[in-house]
Amino acid sequence: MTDAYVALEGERVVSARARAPGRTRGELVFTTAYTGYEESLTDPSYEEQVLTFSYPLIGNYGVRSERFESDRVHPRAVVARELTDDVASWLTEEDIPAVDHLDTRELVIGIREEGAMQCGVVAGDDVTPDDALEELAQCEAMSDHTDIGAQVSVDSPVTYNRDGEGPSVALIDCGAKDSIVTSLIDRDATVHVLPYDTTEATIEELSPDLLFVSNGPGDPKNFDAAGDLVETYAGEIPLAGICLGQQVIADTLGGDTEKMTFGHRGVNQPVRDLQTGQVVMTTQNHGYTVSDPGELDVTQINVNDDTPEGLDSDDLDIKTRQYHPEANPGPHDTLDFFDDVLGMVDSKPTVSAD
Ligand SMILES: NC(=O)CC[C@H](N)C(=O)O
Repeated sequence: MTDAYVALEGERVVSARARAPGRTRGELVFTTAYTGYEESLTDPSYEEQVLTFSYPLIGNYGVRSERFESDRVHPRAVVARELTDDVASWLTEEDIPAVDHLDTRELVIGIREEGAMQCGVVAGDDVTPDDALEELAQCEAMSDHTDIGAQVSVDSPVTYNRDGEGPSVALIDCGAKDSIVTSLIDRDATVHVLPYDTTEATIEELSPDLLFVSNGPGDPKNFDAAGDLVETYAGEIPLAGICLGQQVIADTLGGDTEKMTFGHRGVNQPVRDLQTGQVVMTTQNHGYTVSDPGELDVTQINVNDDTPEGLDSDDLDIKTRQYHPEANPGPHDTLDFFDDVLGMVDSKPTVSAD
């Protein structure tokens, strides 16, 4: 058995068992999701973070690539009470350090009380507590990853379902999960997945029916190019956003965002629709929240802490969600969001060709 150490802010070091070797650092966060570890670990929103699972056993139904949400693992390291051999081998192949056999209850309570924090993780034959502290010393604050979009976005445009009968969607890829693309294709939309720093020239050329800002990692204030598109096209083209997308749209249209203490990460976050009173269970993964909705109306809130979960503007044709309506992992209660956003296009009067 090889050694592992996790160094936390305040120079505290916790010992663990190495399950995949390496040395790294990142923002320590936790998810309460008890299933869907393949989807979570391949969600680009976790870039530059170290993901702790509060559920004690991770990997009990194997690892299958058809459940992946992107082509690689995004957290910089993985922490759990017990990781199966399947997950440990996968993370070893992916070069992602992983550790287990530590008290994840204590770790999670610490994050809840003190907030998401910087950490260093080392795992392998010859690592020491000092190595973990050295990694911690080099850890940057999340907001200092100013070009994090470049790490997760496509390099050039990719079009799916070009001959689709449905609306054409320009999806600004700030680190989009594959299920967002699939949910749109399933509704026969043509989806143009565009780099996070796409400019107006590309949008003019494509002339899409809907502009959609995806989920993504880090601080929404570091996604200026997406904000510029929102500013230009709000009121001109219907707009949709998921998670980071909601944050960028609110930030741009007179609102603001702020960092939460430990965020929402899990698959049973209750959300209430303010008009119908209905509560749905949602999948979430975010550390920032909209603190001021600006020109948008708050239409849904989190039942646990009242933070905005849905923002809409009927005048500007905008619908955004802080949670992940595409699920994967998690409940399918909110898939109708995709019908609703494509419906914003259908409700527009169409100009007849003859
Ligand atoms: N899933 C996401 O899009 C996350 C958005 C943002 N990075 C946050 O942590 O709040």
